Amino acid sequence: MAQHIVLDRVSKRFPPAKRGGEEIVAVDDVSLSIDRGEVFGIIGYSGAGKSTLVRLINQLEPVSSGRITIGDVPITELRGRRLREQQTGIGMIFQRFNLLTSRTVAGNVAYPLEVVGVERAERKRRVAELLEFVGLAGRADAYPEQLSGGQQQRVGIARALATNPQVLLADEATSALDPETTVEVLDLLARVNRELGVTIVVITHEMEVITRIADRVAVMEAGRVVEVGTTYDVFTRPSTPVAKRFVQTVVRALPQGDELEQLRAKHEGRLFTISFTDEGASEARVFSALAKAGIDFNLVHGGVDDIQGRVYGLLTIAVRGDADAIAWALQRVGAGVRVEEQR
Ligand SMILES: Nc1ncnc2c1ncn2[C@@H]1O[C@H](COP(=O)(O)OP(=O)(O)OP(=O)(O)O)[C@@H](O)[C@H]1O
Repeated sequence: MAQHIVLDRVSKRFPPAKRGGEEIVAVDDVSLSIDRGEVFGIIGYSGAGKSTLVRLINQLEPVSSGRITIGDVPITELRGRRLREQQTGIGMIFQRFNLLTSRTVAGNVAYPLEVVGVERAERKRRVAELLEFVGLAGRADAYPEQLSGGQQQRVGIARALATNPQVLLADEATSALDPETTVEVLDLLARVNRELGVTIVVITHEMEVITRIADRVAVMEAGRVVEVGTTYDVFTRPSTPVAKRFVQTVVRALPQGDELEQLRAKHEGRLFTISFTDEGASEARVFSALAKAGIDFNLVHGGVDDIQGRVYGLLTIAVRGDADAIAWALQRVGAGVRVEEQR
């Protein structure tokens, strides 16, 4: 895939909060390449620099150093009218929706079109088309406060798409929504990506958002990108401590501490964790291979997760047998199977 958004050694420093204090390095020497048409996730704890990073991408904030190009346009070099023209090609949606409360749904979606001088009839046509796309055709004359959170975010998405952007930036766009509404909004974003070919950058602290829609993910810590990869790779094989902590909140973790002790007390034999990716393996194949090899086991912990529609299993079993026997039994199940004893 072709590169779409390229960050080359980008930093953003803010002056110290008080005189004589330390400068704040919100984004620290970040280089990243986001492909055209992908959904790219950025995760990290509060203060890691995620919001600042997206605000640099659309140049709501100037960079302190480094360079950002979008398509072949060096957006960090532009000023004035040329910058504003490029900014209309980048839509943005927010956690708090940021709708204009005094305008109707249609008025909100029309707003960016008015700003760029699209004439009235064309505006009407475009607004109708956008509201249809986000499933709010019947609510054109409602005011934001009359809508649910999910509906308001759909208006936000329609407004962000009004000027036909190639890029959509979503800053915690589902964080104020309940789980069910989150799924609806994520499905809409996935459609925006698939049907309109828009490159989407999502910042979130909700891992489900990433496993559901992001093709790739970057992990930020203290202004730096410490890990980047396909969502599946990062979630099944996180390499940094911070990525491991995030991943554990959604992908089944190994039993640890008290939980492990309880399992040990409750079950006879030794505990082994079998992990597998979708390279030919499945829970059923693992179980049947163990049974065929005559290994007497109990599943005591774990299960199978779905990451971007792909399977990831982490099964802890209690067995009377040894690691070699288990590894031997499982060796033909698939390339992605690993066995580890929980000591
Ligand atoms: N305009 C600003 N002036 C001074 N410091 C700022 C400014 N914007 C952000 N920062 C600081 O930069 C760092 C990164 O903040 P940022 O909001 O980008 O992080 P984040 O990962 O998006 O966190 P959150 O999810 O809480 O928004 C923080 O230390 C923050 O206080």
